[in-house]
Amino acid sequence: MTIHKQEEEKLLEKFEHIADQLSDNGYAIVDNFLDPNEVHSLLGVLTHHKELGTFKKAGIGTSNQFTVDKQVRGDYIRWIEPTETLPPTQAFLDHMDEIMLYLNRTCFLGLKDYEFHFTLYPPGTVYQRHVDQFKENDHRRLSFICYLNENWLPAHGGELRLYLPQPDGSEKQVDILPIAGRLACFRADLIPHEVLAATRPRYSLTGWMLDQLNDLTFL
Ligand SMILES: O=C(O)CCC(=O)C(=O)O
Ligand SMILES: [Fe+2]
Repeated sequence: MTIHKQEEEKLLEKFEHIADQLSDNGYAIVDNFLDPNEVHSLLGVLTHHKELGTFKKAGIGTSNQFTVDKQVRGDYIRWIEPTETLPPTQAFLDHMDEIMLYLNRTCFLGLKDYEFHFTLYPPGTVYQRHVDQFKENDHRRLSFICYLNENWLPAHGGELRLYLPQPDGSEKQVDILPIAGRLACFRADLIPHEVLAATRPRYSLTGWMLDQLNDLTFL
């Protein structure tokens, strides 16, 4: 088998894993979703945006109900403009295109577009328990978070905590460390979650697969 073919098969395995886990459990975790080189170059882009001062304090809600509350959400974000991406960001978006097509073929989710931002949580900041789908705009179907934290240890904290609804009405907690290359993906309408405080700055790419074209979501 050629190296190219082997890589394609590995990618397909990852996609299958995401589709199976999503339909069985409503969430999927994939380690080494990004390889160390991809993580490193995306971190370079993140640092570049940070140095240009284009990260903004994240708010809560859609544009017409936008509030900034440090207690609820302490992260800073930089939205990706698909028309002006640097090569590592474009490679990442190409990956997302492939996953979107795959999930539409296998899970019939009717995904049409996505939106992503670079994210930075300063040490000690959190994002309190929430669901990602907005009440007044329900086009976010799946949440995707790719972590960019090299040499992250359990002692650094910063877990993503999912609250999984159980058939008996209770909730099961799952804690996910934000280690480099890991992808966390879950149903944006169903799964409450929170980000716990970390002792180090916590970096990621965060985004959503939408069932409508992004520039139409103001409708
Ligand atoms: O960074 C994470 O682990 C989750 C982020 C999140 O919940 C969000 O941005 O809506
Ligand atoms: Fe969230």
